[in-house]
Amino acid sequence: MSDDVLRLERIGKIFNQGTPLESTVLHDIDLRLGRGELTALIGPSGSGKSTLLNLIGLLDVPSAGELYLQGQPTRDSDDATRTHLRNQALGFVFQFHHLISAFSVLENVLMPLIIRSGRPSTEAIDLARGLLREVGLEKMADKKPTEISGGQQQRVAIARALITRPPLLLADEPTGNLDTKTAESVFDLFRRINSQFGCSILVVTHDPRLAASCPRTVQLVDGRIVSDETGNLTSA
Ligand SMILES: Nc1ncnc2c1ncn2[C@@H]1O[C@H](COP(=O)(O)OP(=O)(O)OP(=O)(O)O)[C@@H](O)[C@H]1O
Repeated sequence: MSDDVLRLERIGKIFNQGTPLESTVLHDIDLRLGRGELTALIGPSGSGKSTLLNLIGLLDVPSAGELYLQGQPTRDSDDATRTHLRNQALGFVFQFHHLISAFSVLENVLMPLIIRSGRPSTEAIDLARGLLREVGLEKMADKKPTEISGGQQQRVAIARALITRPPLLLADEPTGNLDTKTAESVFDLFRRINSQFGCSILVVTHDPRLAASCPRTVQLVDGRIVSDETGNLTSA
């Protein structure tokens, strides 16, 4: 049994199949992500990055190929199985982090556990506080999202994504609306989380500098992987 957290085999995605608007957006994608890997996914606008991330996040179904999450094939699984796998194996961080403004920072971090099992346990609250400490926001626990900066909000979203201890964290343009310095600090946080928690992270970014700071970079062009490089750490 392999130690890959994710394995894609000849994944294809066709939108509007069988209609005059049919378009093939992903072709024969083969990709493996090992446990604890930090990988940047880059490529021009329209190259298929979000489409691929949606498939990996089990938010959409491939038109061809098979996608294994934690060794489990997913293509033909039913909705309940996909939801269970998604909740158990994946964490999500998006550019727009959708924090709930009526709730405190701490409550937002706890939200995935509240949705899963209702009122959070003392252990869950301790875990959330610990994660807020990790992302440098221990003192902000009782504030509302509107009372903290954009970079801090993104850190809350990262803590929220980690509360279920997912083996794979998916991030789609998580620094897209942040200034350069804040974006770098969010990437620093990904690197630290990656080494500390050992979760695999796949992050879509348009920023080549940020991508170059990841140990592995996969590049998509026109729906195909055109390069997959490891060990490309720069001192930038
Ligand atoms: N639901 C859909 N129906 C039809 N075409 C789609 C759909 N979603 C995406 N596409 C098309 O698929 C292609 C890839 O889009 P995608 O959003 O995956 O690219 P991207 O690399 O994430 O781009 P960006 O960097 O601009 O976000 C585009 O041509 C897009 O128009």
